[in-house]
Amino acid sequence: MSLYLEAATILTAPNGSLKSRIYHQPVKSPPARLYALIVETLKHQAILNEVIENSGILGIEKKLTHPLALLLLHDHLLTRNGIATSSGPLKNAVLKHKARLSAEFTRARIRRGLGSTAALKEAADKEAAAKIPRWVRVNALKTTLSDVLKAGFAEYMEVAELKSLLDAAATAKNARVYYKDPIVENLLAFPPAIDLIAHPLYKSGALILQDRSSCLPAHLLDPPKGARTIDATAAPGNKTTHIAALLGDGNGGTVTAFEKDSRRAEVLKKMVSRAGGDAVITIKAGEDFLKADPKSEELRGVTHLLLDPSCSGSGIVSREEYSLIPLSDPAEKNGKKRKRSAAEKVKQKPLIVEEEQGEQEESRQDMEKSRLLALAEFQKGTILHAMKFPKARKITYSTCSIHAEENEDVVMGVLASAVARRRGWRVERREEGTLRGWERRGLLERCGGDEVVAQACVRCNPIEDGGIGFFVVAFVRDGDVDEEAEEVAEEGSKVQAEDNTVQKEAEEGEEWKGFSDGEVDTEAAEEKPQVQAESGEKQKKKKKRQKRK
Ligand SMILES: C[S@@+](CC[C@H](N)C(=O)[O-])C[C@H]1O[C@@H](n2cnc3c(N)ncnc32)[C@H](O)[C@@H]1O
Repeated sequence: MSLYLEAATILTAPNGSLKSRIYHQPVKSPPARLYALIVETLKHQAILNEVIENSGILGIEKKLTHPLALLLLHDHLLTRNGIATSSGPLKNAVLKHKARLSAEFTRARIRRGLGSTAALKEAADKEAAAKIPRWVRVNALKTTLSDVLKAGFAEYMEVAELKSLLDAAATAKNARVYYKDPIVENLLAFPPAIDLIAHPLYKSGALILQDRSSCLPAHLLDPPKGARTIDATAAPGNKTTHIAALLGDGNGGTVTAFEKDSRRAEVLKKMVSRAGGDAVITIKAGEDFLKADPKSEELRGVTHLLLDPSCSGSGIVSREEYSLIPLSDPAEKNGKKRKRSAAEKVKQKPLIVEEEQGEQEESRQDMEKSRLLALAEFQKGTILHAMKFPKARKITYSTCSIHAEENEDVVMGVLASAVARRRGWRVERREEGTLRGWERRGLLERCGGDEVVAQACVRCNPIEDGGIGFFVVAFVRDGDVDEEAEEVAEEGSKVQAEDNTVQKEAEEGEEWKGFSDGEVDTEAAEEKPQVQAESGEKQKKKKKRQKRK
């Protein structure tokens, strides 16, 4: 596959950051070449889209798709060496229209008031630098916001709007300005180009480089001082140390941080130590949260859980990445709308059109779909497990995914589950939570039209909302769990499951009425029923249950 075909496939892949799409899967072209080609093309896509639309090249050259045309035109119009193959049908499809393309490109450049291609590149670089601010969380375990501003940024000026910060950065890359986030406490934004890695405050753990959206889960969890909390999927530990900072040191609050991957747990340990969180955070390195016993002596007192499980990462964008912007209708834009054949309309779609690639695309999409569903199952399982903690009052669930399958669909699945309904878990309503001022909310159509659920879900769009794409929601529970009743109920379900196996027909359709809402503990019932004589203990419990009835 040529460099351009491979780049076009990567460009249209729906999931993960560009880096992960290139570096974490086998590619034929040199990865660094692919990365540079895609990043540079996307940086210039606005002007390239104008050239594509105004020249009408997609309507004439059937081999070209929107992403392919972007990539080829980038190299043809903006690089010294031009398209990087000696010949071939794709290159010819562009070179045939050399004069027209060049004229449209010059017109588009002049419309922008830019005298040369060099000036155009400089302007695009400035714009790129100004897209995503550098978010910095001041670590309350080590310092205070006012001390950080005094010690590290005395000559910086506060701006009232995030837009003002980005505007200042677009004018002067290293503008000395900062913005205080109005929602998340201790969160600052600096110009995108600021380099804080060597800053003494970063080295000492006083500053943590953390995207704004990544700060939303701990902020929404809002644990009271002294709370016992769990971070179920913790590494590298941004949210773990954020919870610890909210709890404060010396108030009796704790964070138990699970990290299944031992290698990642090492990173977590370093991060926790540097942030000064050792006294508050207990790390369960290499331990699976799903196997943690909610009723164990150590964990039964946990009231708040933060769940940020593995996801597709489809919301992740890095500072130098952009998404592909679809073309507007070229004919309409020019005011010379003409009738296109059905075949031509298909060709206009910004997807790979060559037959073989079309098939590859389909099977890749199928794989993506099943990967998403498998992830969603795992994510839902994590929440259901968290809901089993007897004293749990609040759970936040978050992903850095923009896919509804991993977000609203998971929330709806959880709310419909037996454990959520039996224990009275519901979403925390928008007006109850600490993120009520955040405007972007869940997708109503994926919440079954339920306004309360959609409004409870918080979404961040990549770049547009100042950082990566993100999703977060909180589940809360009002009442206490009657553990004794629940134990009896669980036991009842198991007994029922056993009875079902032995006397399947006789008991078919019978419901366990041990819960006030008539819910069956399907999870307990799903545990493999053992067909064996009831133990003396079980018989005792069964009698106890019958007496209660
Ligand atoms: C999205 S990352 C968490 C990022 C982290 N919350 C932060 O803000 O720095 C998910 C992490 O969960 C871990 N993980 C996945 N399944 C797990 C499980 N069953 N138990 C514990 N950790 C798990 C993964 O190894 C990964 O490190």
